[in-house]
Formats: sequence, C-alpha cells, structure tokens
Amino acid sequence: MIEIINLKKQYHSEVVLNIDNLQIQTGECFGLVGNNGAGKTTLFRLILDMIKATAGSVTINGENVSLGEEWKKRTGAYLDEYMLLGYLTPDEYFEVLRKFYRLSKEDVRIHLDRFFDFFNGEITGTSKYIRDLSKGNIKKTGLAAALFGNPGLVLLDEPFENLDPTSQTRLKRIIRREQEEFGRTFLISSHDLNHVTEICSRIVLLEKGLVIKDMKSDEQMAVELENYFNQ
Ligand SMILES: Nc1ncnc2c1ncn2[C@@H]1O[C@H](COP(=O)(O)OP(=O)(O)OP(=O)(O)O)[C@@H](O)[C@H]1O
Repeated sequence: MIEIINLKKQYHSEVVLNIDNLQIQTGECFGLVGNNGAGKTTLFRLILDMIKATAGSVTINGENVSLGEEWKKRTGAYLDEYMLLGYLTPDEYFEVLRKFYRLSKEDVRIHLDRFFDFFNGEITGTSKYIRDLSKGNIKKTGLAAALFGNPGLVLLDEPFENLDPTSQTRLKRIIRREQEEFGRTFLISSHDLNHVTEICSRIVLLEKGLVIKDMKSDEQMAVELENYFNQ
C-alpha cells in the first residue's frame, strides 16, 4: 500500500502539490488526471524519491521512500526518456537491466516475449541506439524496462502519449494482463481520459496541486471527467 500524508512541494513561494491524505491499495490500477501543470509528474517524482518534499511523507508498504531502500527492489517506473541510457541499443539496455535484477537470459526472453506484438519488430534486434528511435519506440523501450524484475508497483507517466492507436490498445491489454496475472499495482497518469477510464478502477483528479476528485471507475465518473475537461 502507498500512503501519502500531508505531502507538500513548493518551489520558491509557489505550492505545486498539497495532498493531505491519499492511500493507494495494493493491486489497484490508479489513474491520475489533470490539466497541464496540475502536479501529476511532481507527485510521481515524490513517490519515487526523485525530488525532496517540502513537507510530509510517502510510504510504500510502511517504508518512508526518502529513508529506506527496500521499496526500490519492488518498484518499476517510466516517467520520461531521461530514465533510459540513450547511447545503448534497446537490447544492450535490457542486458544492463538483466544484470541489475539478476535475471537469467531465459527470464528476459520470457519477459520480452510478452511485448512481442507491442514492439512490432522495432525494439529488440535493432542496431539503432535508443536516442535514435522514434518517440513512440523510445516509450515502448521504457515501458518494457519499467516492468523488468517483477515489480509489485509500477508508475507510468503518460504511457499512451506518442503511441499509435494499435500500440495504445496493445498497451492497455498488457497493463490489464500484468495486473490480473501478477497483481501489480499501477499508477498511471494520462491526459487521455478514454484510456485511463478504461483500465483504471479509480481515478484521482488533480487541479493546481490539490486532489479535487477521487472517483471509483464507473459510467458516472466518465461523465464527470468529460464535463470537467470540456468546461
Ligand atoms: N524544478 C521546478 N522548479 C519550479 N517549478 C517547477 C519545477 N518542476 C515543476 N514545477 C512546477 O510544478 C507545477 C506542476 O508541474 P508538473 O510537471 O507536476 O505538472 P503535470 O500535471 O505533470 O503537467 P503536464 O500535464 O503538463 O505534464 C508546474 O507549475 C511546474 O511549472
């Protein structure tokens, strides 16, 4: 379980995130939506201890992320391409991850097989460096990397952005399967309401750093969100 308590992030005098209390249960597919600058990426960075909170705490399974290291072993994430090593090919990068997670070559083959359709023959087996791939293919590399090492928790920032419609559908299928088969918890931020309402059981709406709606996924939620973003 993730527990966020009195979490605040401030840059100079501007408070960009302020969340009193938010709990995300194990196995949940949690969607995070909000307009540009609402604080979605900031929240993900705080959960991953990539930036320091001005106040408050994030705990994952009881461990404060800024104090402990255990949570890192069970957490995967893809926020942006800066998380990758652009001077490697995807295969070379996956080999680095294989060693880091102490996986066998067979484990990696089985893992990457799950992305066979999604990769569409353009990720593995290529001699192109990650930095030279198209934006969509960089994203595919990062998404497969985020799921290395059997993570219990996976954070994905705008995973559908830059993917073609077929790949978006395949990604939704992958996320659903990973959640159902392995009980992984997903935190997904997206501007695309259709995708996020389709796969997430709960959606939180951020506005100027505040949680203004916390909804269980149903038809009513889709209508409420549609109205919010079209006002
Ligand atoms: N290093 C920084 N210094 C100053 N302000 C920052 C910094 N990083 C983020 N911010 C501000 O924090 C606010 C929240 O940004 P954040 O990137 O979390 O929003 P977001 O919801 O992910 O937006 P988008 O949908 O555009 O990606 C913005 O006003 C942004 O300008």
